[in-house]
Amino acid sequence: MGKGRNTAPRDTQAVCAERELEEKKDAAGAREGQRRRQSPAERSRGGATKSPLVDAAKRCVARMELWPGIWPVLLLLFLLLLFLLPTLWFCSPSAKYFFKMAFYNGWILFLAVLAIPVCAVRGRNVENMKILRLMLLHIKYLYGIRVEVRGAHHFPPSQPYVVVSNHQSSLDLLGMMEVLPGRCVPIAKRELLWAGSAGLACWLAGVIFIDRKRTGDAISVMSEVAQTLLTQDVRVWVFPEGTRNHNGSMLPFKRGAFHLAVQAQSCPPIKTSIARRSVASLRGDVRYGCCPQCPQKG
Ligand SMILES: CCCCCCCCCCCCCCCC(=O)SCCNC(=O)CCNC(=O)[C@H](O)C(C)(C)COP(=O)(O)OP(=O)(O)OC[C@H]1O[C@@H](n2cnc3c(N)ncnc32)[C@H](O)[C@@H]1OP(=O)(O)O
Ligand SMILES: CCCCCCCC/C=C\CCCCCCCC(=O)OC[C@@H](O)COP(=O)(O)O
Repeated sequence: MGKGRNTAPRDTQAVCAERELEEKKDAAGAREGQRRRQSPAERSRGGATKSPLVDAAKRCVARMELWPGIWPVLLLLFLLLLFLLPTLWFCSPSAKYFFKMAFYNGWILFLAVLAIPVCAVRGRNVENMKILRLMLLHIKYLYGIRVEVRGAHHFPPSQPYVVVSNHQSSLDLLGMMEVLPGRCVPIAKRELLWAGSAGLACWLAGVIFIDRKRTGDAISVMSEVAQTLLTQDVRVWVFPEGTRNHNGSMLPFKRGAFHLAVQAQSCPPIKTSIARRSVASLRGDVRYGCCPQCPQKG
């Protein structure tokens, strides 16, 4: 056999070689045709894909391959953060406060996302405040805040009244949730309505929004609230200082809460105070003192 191949005439060998060459050319042509029909991402992976999502992911990866330098930079940034955050946490009290507040707000926004569908079943309803209250109660454990409530029995279970309390920080919300009587809604600044999911959750829970810059509008909203207090089994929580005051003292009271109490033939029954250090470092004790309701009518 071997001998036969070696002794084959020259022209037969040339024909065979020519055929082989042609076959190779055809195969290469076919492969090139198939390659041209494929997308660039498919080409880079060397295979056809079934879903546009996979194609998009592949394109994305292909783009990243164009910037090979980005990975070390990202890794460096990540390591820097990993070092910087704990350093700031342990060395700078104000950074620690900032992180805690950021988490507090972020966590509330997240909880609100969970609360919204549950509250939406009832629509806008003061009963939804119970749901928000339940969902917020655990936050004090996250921050190691001990809440001590005294005199909560002074809250009548079912009559209209206005609760007034001092306001040092947005953390007052935690204390409020501890003592909030049934069917009681806070009066809040209108801006809170636009605080994403938290605003929507507040709206669903019947929080009353007032525009502090428009006294006339705020007064008319509060007059409506007074009518509601007279006709329905609800109560209202007002921060009479009208804004937060971090320095431990009290600001002069705005008059709305007291007009409201007079219009609804009720009187403010509660005084609350929050230990100052709990505001400064986001830990410590929160003490609520609930005072008896004023006996006389307006
Ligand atoms: C699981 C997911 C959770 C998600 C998340 C949940 C969070 C669920 C809890 C949210 C909790 C939020 C908590 C927010 C806490 C705040 O947003 S605090 C800020 C909002 N609150 C307030 O502003 C307090 C109420 N403000 C007032 O009452 C103010 O009096 C007003 C009505 C805004 C007006 O303020 P002002 O114009 O600056 O000043 P003021 O001197 O009080 O009044 C001006 C005049 O109007 C008269 N007036 C005032 N009110 C009345 C009235 N009702 N009738 C007749 N005359 C009146 C006054 O007598 C005064 O007249 P004069 O006596 O001088 O003649
Ligand atoms: C898509 C939009 C995203 C918006 C993100 C907004 C970030 C807000 C984040 C979380 C909201 C947490 C709700 C906490 C409620 C506490 C209410 C509070 O304490 O408000 C302060 C108000 O009493 C007095 O305000 P000022 O002292 O006058 O100022």
